[in-house]
Amino acid sequence: MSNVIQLSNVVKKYKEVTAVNHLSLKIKKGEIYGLLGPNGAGKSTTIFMLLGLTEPTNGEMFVEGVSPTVKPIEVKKRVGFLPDHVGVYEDLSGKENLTLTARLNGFSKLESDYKADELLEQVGLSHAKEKKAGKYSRGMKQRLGLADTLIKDPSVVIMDEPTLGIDPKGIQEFLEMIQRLRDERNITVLLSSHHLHQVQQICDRVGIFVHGELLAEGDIDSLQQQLLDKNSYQYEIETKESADRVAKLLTSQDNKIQTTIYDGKVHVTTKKRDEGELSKTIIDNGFHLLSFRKMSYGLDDIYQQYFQGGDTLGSGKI
Ligand SMILES: Nc1ncnc2c1ncn2[C@@H]1O[C@H](COP(=O)(O)OP(=O)(O)OP(=O)(O)O)[C@@H](O)[C@H]1O
Repeated sequence: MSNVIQLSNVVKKYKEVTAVNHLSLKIKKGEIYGLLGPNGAGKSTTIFMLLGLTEPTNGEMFVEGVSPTVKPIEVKKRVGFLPDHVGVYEDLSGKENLTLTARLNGFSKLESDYKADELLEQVGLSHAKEKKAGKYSRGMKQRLGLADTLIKDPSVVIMDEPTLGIDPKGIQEFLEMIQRLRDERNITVLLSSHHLHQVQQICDRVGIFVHGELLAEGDIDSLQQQLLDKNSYQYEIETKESADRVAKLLTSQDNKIQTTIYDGKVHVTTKKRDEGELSKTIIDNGFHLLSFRKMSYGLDDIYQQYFQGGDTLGSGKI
């Protein structure tokens, strides 16, 4: 698969603030890529550079082989952009909003009418197409906004926090729609968000972006592996006796072992893979082992680790 979006060593400085720091990124055709980061991480700045709205201080970037810095108009023809709050003409109906955009993009009256109906159907707004957009809910407005960006048949859609302010049901519908549109149209999607659960749900790959730097990247499994490589092996141990006593025993045997107590169980972080040795120590010291499990993690744990700089992963899934 070819890279539709490519950034090499991109730096963006605003006077003394480095908003993006040596960012390199490759996004393949048909991928949904999530740029996950807290406020101020540099997500919007990255998106604005990709749209040709601001220039990088250093480095280069391409969208379908075209540099937004050199040919911003060319890039705008291929890329649809959905901001966190879409501006719609409140006094026009959903359909009138779309036909207007289509007409402005050079489509005939007949084509505009057809396109508007087709897209309203695809984003699930056919039932409300004659209703004034001002009366739409936040979720409906975002869906209308997405239909609007699709009028020019972009090959890439960039979304900046597209679900802000939408209710949970609306978010779910919106995310499913993004996935469906990608499947149907094979578009490439770059989605920025600080909502890890949303990102986890629909993105093929996730980049964890903090202070302008990409700290880790991959699908959920490989992100998890990167963390575990760093933190070694983690186990959850439950005994009939108090977790505290087991924790004390294990750390007295090996001072490199770290333990935390969570929900009455001991979570052990160790540099070596040694299920056998650990359980033997516990049993040999007279404890009754009820369960012994290797832990694995979801994106929420990974996010906590990177964003909050936690030393241990306290709430790993098993
Ligand atoms: N025009 C600007 N002038 C000066 N500093 C800016 C400008 N735009 C952004 N910044 C700074 O660059 C950094 C990255 O901001 P950016 O808006 O890209 O982050 P973000 O991840 O999109 O966060 P948010 O979700 O809050 O928008 C921040 O420290 C911000 O204050």
